[in-house]
Amino acid sequence: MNTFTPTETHRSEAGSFMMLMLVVIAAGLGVVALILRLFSPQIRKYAAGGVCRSTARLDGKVALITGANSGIGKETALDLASRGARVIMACRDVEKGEEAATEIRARVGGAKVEVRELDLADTCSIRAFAQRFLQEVDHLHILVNNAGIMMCPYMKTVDGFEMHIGVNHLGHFLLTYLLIGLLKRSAPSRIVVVSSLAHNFGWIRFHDLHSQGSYNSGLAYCQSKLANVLFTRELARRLHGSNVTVNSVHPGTVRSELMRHSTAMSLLFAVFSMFLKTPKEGAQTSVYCAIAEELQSISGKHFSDCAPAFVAPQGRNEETARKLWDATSTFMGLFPNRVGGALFPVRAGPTGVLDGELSQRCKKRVTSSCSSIVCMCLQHLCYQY
Ligand SMILES: NC(=O)C1=CN([C@@H]2O[C@H](COP(=O)(O)OP(=O)(O)OC[C@H]3O[C@@H](n4cnc5c(N)ncnc54)[C@H](OP(=O)(O)O)[C@@H]3O)[C@@H](O)[C@H]2O)C=CC1
Ligand SMILES: CC1=C(/C=C/C(C)=C/C=C/C(C)=C/C=O)C(C)(C)CCC1
Repeated sequence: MNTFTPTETHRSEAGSFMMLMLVVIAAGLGVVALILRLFSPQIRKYAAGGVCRSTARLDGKVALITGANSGIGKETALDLASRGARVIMACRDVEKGEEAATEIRARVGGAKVEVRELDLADTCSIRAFAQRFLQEVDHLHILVNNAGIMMCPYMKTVDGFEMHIGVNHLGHFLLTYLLIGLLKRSAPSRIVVVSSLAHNFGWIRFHDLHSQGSYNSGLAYCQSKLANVLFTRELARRLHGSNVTVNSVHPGTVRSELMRHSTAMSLLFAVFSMFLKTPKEGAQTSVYCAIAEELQSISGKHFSDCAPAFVAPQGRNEETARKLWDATSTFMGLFPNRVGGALFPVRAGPTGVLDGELSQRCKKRVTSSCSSIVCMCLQHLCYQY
């Protein structure tokens, strides 16, 4: 005689079904793990992406890399140093920079690497860096605008700019502006701008570039990376005929400290780490754009995996590029020479360092507290729109 009640029968059926499901899931995971293990060399090879095959030596050449104390920047520094270049590692944290330099010296015998302080979130730091650089370094053949910040909570730079656009775009714009004279005097020379595939998802919010109206950390990052692409194209146009080239790069999806501000992204990257590039693999396209012989006269293009890459329509719009250039110049206190069409706005002194009003303000801030550049920028914004 069956002693089970109908409810008990249902419960035992449900229990068996759950057990079966668990076994199926466990078996499925086991199969996936086995496949991943079996094909791990192929997966790793695919994930690694393009490799820079150039054997070019860089003896006697000078390279400057921002954010060179970690990730892609550190590996770029190591690669260029191993080719004989004198590499200046521009880092906001000198201690971290020195640790990275020590590691590079240990890995590359006779590496000529030096660390200098540069905080791209502070225009005064950028000016101080450039001033010293121009006094102490005679040539600059390779500038890699690599430093970047991603998905941080709403933060402002010292000058009051939103952090993503401030560091990733505005800071690098000012640095490039201050060093462009030296790059031209050292020609042939190259500028590499580390952008991202993320530029595809960005658009330039001219009405609220600093996300004061609304803030989304992902979109702010995408906007700044689109700004990198637009800056590259506009600078290439302005540098035409100077023998200084500029190209932008998507390094790939790379295991680095970039995700430090996003727990979700950090977890995703940890779980899928096998599919990501190592920083060394991520540095390949930057190195390629910095040295490849076949790119000698290529400028204004975008690269990924050491090959030309797709640029989103909003990254190809010349009008947006010019408008962004003008807005950036205004934020930096550099007034666009619309008539003459000069490479950069006309306010540079003989060394290329600003000798006008803004640098005076910076000097003041070193001793006291600087009056905000933002007030001036807002004035110009009101004037412009
Ligand atoms: N990792 C990836 O998957 C991708 C990265 N990229 C781009 O590659 C570049 C390098 O990133 P990655 O190596 O991955 O990330 P990391 O976080 O490892 O490196 C970023 C570097 O930028 C520096 N940095 C940040 N803020 C400033 C600042 N205010 N002044 C000076 N330096 C600063 C960091 O210094 P500190 O250590 O002191 O914070 C660090 O050295 C970035 O531009 C990023 O947008 C693009 C696409 C994908
Ligand atoms: C969906 C998905 C992934 C996520 C990719 C992401 C989220 C890439 C982000 C790139 C960034 C942030 C570029 C920076 O500029 C992995 C981890 C590859 C594993 C496979 C599935």
